[in-house]
Amino acid sequence: MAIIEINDVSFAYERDPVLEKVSLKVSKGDFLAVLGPNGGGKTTLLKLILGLIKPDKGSIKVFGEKPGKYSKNIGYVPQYSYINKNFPLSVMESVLMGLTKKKLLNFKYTETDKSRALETLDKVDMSEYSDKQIHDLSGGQRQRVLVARALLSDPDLIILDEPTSNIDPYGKFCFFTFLEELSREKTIILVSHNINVIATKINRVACVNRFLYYNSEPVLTKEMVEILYGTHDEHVCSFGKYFSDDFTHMEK
Ligand SMILES: Nc1ncnc2c1ncn2[C@@H]1O[C@H](COP(=O)(O)OP(=O)(O)OP(=O)(O)O)[C@@H](O)[C@H]1O
Repeated sequence: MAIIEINDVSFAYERDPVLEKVSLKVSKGDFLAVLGPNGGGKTTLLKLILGLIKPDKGSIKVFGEKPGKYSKNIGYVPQYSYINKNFPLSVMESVLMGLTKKKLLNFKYTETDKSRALETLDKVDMSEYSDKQIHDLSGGQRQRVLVARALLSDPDLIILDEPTSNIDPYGKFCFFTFLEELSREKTIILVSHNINVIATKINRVACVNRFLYYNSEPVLTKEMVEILYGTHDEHVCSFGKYFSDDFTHMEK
């Protein structure tokens, strides 16, 4: 079953196209890595899928409907840097915010809400931290809490935007192992400019750099490697085109 169907989509914020002729199909059970250089259009693609912006051309269906209609069925995990570390918020409160309809400040969460939140924290191995302040956690632990928040409404699709950008190598390893387990029950889109995610058990890969290149196998195509290492003609870096010879100083 197709969870996301993007057909021939183009989008520009102003005059220059950010995405052009993009087509992508994400099926139930996929664990898709979306890679690409800075400014390549990854976040823009996410915004289109979430229905926050509309394509200039082409069509997008999410769960067979217009993007946004089934947003409750999507768990979105932002980069952890978006958390205000100075704001007093416990782990439990942070997870409860995942009950999308219950975000009003004066809303009282029920005991059922709280026990569901605790169960969800348990899934990410964080239940013993429920009373701790979010700013007292390590980067990897905080990331797990954000995943718990996204999982609380039991969505079918989880979208993670650069989830490990501030996590150390061991924390990354643990987090990716956790995602591999999660991918057995959820459809996952993992957005990153770190090509190391290819080493995890993803089963599809896409590379976005204005155009979208897709591989139904979990390996980078030659075209993707050229884009990710900045040697491709279509590279949208504003400093101009790179040539592989520029990298001759790098250790072989
Ligand atoms: N709201 C906006 N208004 C105008 N231009 C924008 C806006 N948001 C993004 N852009 C531009 O669109 C292009 C793609 O941005 P986008 O954030 O989608 O890239 P990205 O692949 O997610 O990059 P990064 O890896 O750096 O997060 C960039 O050139 C960016 O400057």
